[in-house]
Amino acid sequence: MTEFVNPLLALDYEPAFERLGDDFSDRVSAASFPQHILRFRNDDILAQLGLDAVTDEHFIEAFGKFQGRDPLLAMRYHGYQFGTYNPALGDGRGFLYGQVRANDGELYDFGTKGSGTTPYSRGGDGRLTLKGGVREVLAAEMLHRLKVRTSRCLSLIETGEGLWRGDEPSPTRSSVMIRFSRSHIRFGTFERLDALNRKDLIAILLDHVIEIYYPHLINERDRYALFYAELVEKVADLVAQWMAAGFCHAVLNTDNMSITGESFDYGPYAFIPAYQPGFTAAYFDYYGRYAYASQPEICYWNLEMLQAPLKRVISAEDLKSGLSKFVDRYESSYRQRMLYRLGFDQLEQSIAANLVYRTVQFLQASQIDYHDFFAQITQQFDRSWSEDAGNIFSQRETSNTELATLFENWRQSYCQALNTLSHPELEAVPARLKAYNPDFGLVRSEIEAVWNPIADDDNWQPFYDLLTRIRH
Ligand SMILES: Nc1ncnc2c1ncn2[C@@H]1O[C@H](COP(=O)(O)OP(=O)(O)OP(=O)(O)O)[C@@H](O)[C@H]1O
Ligand SMILES: [Mg+2]
Repeated sequence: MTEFVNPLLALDYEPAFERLGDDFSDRVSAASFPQHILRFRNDDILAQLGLDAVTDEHFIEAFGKFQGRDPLLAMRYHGYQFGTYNPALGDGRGFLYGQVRANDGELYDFGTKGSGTTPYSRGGDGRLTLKGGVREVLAAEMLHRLKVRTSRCLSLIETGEGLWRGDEPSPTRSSVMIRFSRSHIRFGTFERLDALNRKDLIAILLDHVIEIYYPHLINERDRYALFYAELVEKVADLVAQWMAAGFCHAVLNTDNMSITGESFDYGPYAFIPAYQPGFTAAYFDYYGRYAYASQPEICYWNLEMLQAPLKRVISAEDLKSGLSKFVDRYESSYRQRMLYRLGFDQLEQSIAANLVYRTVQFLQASQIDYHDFFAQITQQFDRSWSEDAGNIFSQRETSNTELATLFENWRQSYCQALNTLSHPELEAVPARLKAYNPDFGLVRSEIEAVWNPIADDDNWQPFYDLLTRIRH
């Protein structure tokens, strides 16, 4: 057995997905790059893996030069992209690097992005732009800060190539990323097996998913149906988390939906500047299919499409009943998330519904900065707000009477809600506000403001400062 001195290579990798065999992936090799500069390492994740004393050189050896790991598996999948079925997908610029158990006892994937071509590259270069990598690092860290269930980046290494892209001034710099995620098994992994008419493989994959990610269901007679019902709930929770976070994923194709209900793949995403239901993030989303407020219905549709492969092993009735829980689950989950952002844990149902309704109504009508609204509540909150609505943002003035009315309605509701809290509950509000509300939003201008110094002067300080601000 090889003895590794690199702690990243010495981890106890478990061949869980590999054990499924050749029907699910292809062995590939990584590209060799002209340069390796570590731009980001996630020490938070090292701690979750029980690792310390990992040097930058260890990162480069493992996650830039890809020394000492085998096999590297390009995962096979299909998917619905913008509503159209595409069988020509699969890991075209990434692979499953390995799977490891973290301190919480759960199995996680190390997946790559930008690591070279595979049989699924379709003429693409298999690469990730540095800007794309920087954007994914930031999105994941911010979503994590907002308590959204998300993958995170473990490392980002600049690789010294010039890439040609239609949406970036080219040639543009290249990078390779390692993603730390619960699983890279996608809805599209099942869809591919359906297209191939392989009921046997659907059952094998489902058993695997349940064994690893839904182990509490293993001994249930109707575990397949229970898995789907639980996935529906997880996806409803996830989309509620995005909506409350003001996040627009932008490419909710079924190949970007994880069977664990975790959020991942941050390409052309954007955080909304203000509450706009029709806000779209991807310039190529001409019809607004993946607009901010369409995300719940799109996730519902994606779950519905997943019924096609699952129908081979789960009754139509069970699938229908599983999906029927989506809307109620989404609504209660969204309300709960908004309550957290407003500083509450629990409120009487009608008071909660009214407060969330008036909050959204005011945010939409005023078009004030969505993220700053919550940051301001966090910064200015005072216990006297529960005594008199007039104390809430008492400095705010507006000449627009309609807006003044909506603001007045909102603060009356907020005051009323605060009023229902016991003394200790009220004392807990500031800490909860702090926990759920970062002091700024990761809107496009913030990202460009850290990207420009990198592009112009190779100055990474603003990027590192932004990461510190996100974690604050
Ligand atoms: N530069 C590229 N070269 C080769 N294939 C690519 C490239 N960019 C995207 N693809 C492939 O196009 C499809 C859709 O890409 P998408 O951007 O959703 O995924 P991705 O970002 O590459 O990976 P992930 O979903 O793991 O984040 C995938 O099959 C992906 O592998
Ligand atoms: Mg993708």
